Amino acid sequence: MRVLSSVKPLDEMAKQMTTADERPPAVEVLSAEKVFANGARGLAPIDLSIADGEFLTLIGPSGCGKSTLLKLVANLIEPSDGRLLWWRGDFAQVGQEGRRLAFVFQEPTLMPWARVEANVRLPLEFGNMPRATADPKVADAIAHVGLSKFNRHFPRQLSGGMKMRVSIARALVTDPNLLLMDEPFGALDEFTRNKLDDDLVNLSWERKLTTVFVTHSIYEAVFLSTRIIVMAANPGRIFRIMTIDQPQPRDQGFRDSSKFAACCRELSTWLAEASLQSAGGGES
Ligand SMILES: Nc1ncnc2c1ncn2[C@@H]1O[C@H](COP(=O)(O)OP(=O)(O)OP(=O)(O)O)[C@@H](O)[C@H]1O
Repeated sequence: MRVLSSVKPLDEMAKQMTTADERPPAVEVLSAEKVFANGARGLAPIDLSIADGEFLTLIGPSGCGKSTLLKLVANLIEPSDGRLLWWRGDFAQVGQEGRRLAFVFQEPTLMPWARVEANVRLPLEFGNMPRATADPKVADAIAHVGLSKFNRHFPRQLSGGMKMRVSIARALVTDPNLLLMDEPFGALDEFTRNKLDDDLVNLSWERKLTTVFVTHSIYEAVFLSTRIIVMAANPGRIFRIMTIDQPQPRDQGFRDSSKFAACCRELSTWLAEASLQSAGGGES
């Protein structure tokens, strides 16, 4: 059984983490840390409130705990100490209307023998949704990622970018409120990545998603995010936080702006500092 070092009532803990607006945060990470079974300390205690509707990006040197933090938010792993709240409650109520979560992995992980539409339908089948209800949702999700003409194709007939679109459609079909993405475009060429970033920024805006996104790309982080968490390693921790004060949705005009260039320069400097701190193992 997991033993919490300091257990406070949920309400009391939640009140300490208020956001700028009145809506409750989508996720609160409350002094959550992760020590793995082999003794490796993946994350030092983290406190973070993820606002409803924000696009939050985690960036930092390899091994700083980006994936570990994302997996904690997805409840794929449990903290060794501390806790997390989703919509001010525990994970048991995730999945209810308005409190749905979807995860997009780095690899598209499609079923090679199944057509695009069958791949996208999969999570609804897991939920035993009747075909008559599921089919319009599947068609809508495929249309949202611009693949309607390819819904009868097999994964082997698609490019890397198209496969990733299918993976995103498979997440969208469940109508998530919280979308978690672990370096989804890392394996794609820059042109395809930019195109998918353009679509993602519109999608998350249209659907009012709360998105937590992991990347190694400074440009992608600045383009997509409302807030960027720069992490450092040894142990994994939050190093600095950058707010990108630019209206959403965004377009190429933002990429071409002096503001974009300035944010990228500053983020690059912070990442260099985070890498130095990580190598030294010092906590800031
Ligand atoms: N299952 C595990 N068992 C032991 N140690 C782990 C495990 N998963 C991660 N770690 C360690 O925890 C630390 C954080 O790992 P994590 O994968 O979260 O980092 P990351 O920032 O996502 O790295 P990358 O950018 O290379 O993907 C690393 O030192 C890693 O070796």
